[in-house]
Amino acid sequence: MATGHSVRYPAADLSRYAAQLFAAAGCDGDKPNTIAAALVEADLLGHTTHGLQLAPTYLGELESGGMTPHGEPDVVADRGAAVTWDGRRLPGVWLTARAVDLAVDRAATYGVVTVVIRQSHHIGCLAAFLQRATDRGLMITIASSDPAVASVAPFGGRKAVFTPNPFAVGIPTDGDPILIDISASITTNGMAGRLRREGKRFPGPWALDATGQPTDDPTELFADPPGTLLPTGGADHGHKGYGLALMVEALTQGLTGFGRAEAPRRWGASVFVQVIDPAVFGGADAFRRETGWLAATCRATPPVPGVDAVRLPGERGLANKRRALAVGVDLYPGILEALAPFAKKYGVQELAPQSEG
Ligand SMILES: NC(=O)c1ccc[n+]([C@@H]2O[C@H](COP(=O)([O-])OP(=O)(O)OC[C@H]3O[C@@H](n4cnc5c(N)ncnc54)[C@H](O)[C@@H]3O)[C@@H](O)[C@H]2O)c1
Ligand SMILES: O=C(O)C[C@H](O)C(=O)O
Repeated sequence: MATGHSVRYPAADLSRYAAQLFAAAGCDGDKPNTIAAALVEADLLGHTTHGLQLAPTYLGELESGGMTPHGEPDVVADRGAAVTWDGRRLPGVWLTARAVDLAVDRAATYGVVTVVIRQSHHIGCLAAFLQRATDRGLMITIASSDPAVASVAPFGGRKAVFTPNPFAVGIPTDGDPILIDISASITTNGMAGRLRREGKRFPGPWALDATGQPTDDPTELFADPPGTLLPTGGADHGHKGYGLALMVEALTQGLTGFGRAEAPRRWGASVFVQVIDPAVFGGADAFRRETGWLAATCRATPPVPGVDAVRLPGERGLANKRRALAVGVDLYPGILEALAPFAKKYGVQELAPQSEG
């Protein structure tokens, strides 16, 4: 959605500022830099609900004890190609970056490496981690769900069981990677909350009210009793999103084996990361040839009326990132204002805008 404003900030300044805040909030080691870089990466890719917008909430979680600031995940099991961590409610963005890097390192040995994390905290924008693998010619899948907090009902129902249950897939090609990053629900809690705050409506009937009637009103999700977000496919074809939500649940809650009975009734995540080296299957060059053909063929498809050109997932995000790295990040309104009280409290100097116009 358009931001309608024009103050830009250098990505490096945003990262430095956010890292200072996370360090001041008690995060140790490389956590402040890693968290800040991943949040800014989300803004660079245009996923503005899951970039620095989350920083004030994460800082609040650190202050309240909902997020653990220091230490390492506990290793529950390590079989080389299959790893299970207990994240101890450490920052999910940091845990996921670590898990991806571990899987990427081990992919040379095992070909396919899977890391699952129980008791992670929220992992932000899934696309932000994909290029850590695709830049090395590796395919990657990430999925996440929350064991405790739900907003999406199974198709045909009107009581929430799932979170939006996102999954992201990074696919290297002979050019830019394909970066798929979608939820099993029609939109996210983050977007619903933003539209509600701004007094806006969904573009269509994306939710059900508590009686099960389709609605475009995001406030229904926050009513008592609450409505639900529809699965991907909406009121008519939500069986598709419902199926995807079940798949994500199995990969995250199922594989981590952390039952909902044990899960604290707090915001958090169970996470699935899998890295595949195409070299151990049909070959790295053959893989890139196939995926490159696919990307070029999709792009060359004649567009329907009203569409300029067929895009690949991630294409607009990567273009946005290149532009933002050159001219600065067009930060969504209100984010720096929400960070200012933390900066004041921690004695961190606030950020000045680079340019206006
Ligand atoms: N951490 C969490 O628990 C959580 C949960 C849900 C979502 N999220 C994040 O929220 C963000 C938004 O999620 P969403 O489900 O609303 O995604 P979305 O509906 O905004 O879809 C984004 C994806 O669709 C692609 N896309 C969009 N329009 C396209 C087009 N015309 N042609 C081809 N591809 C197109 C984008 O490249 C991207 O891959 C994501 O970054 C996601 O990771 C996080
Ligand atoms: O809200 C959540 O915990 C999940 C996700 O970030 C979302 O915006 O739906």
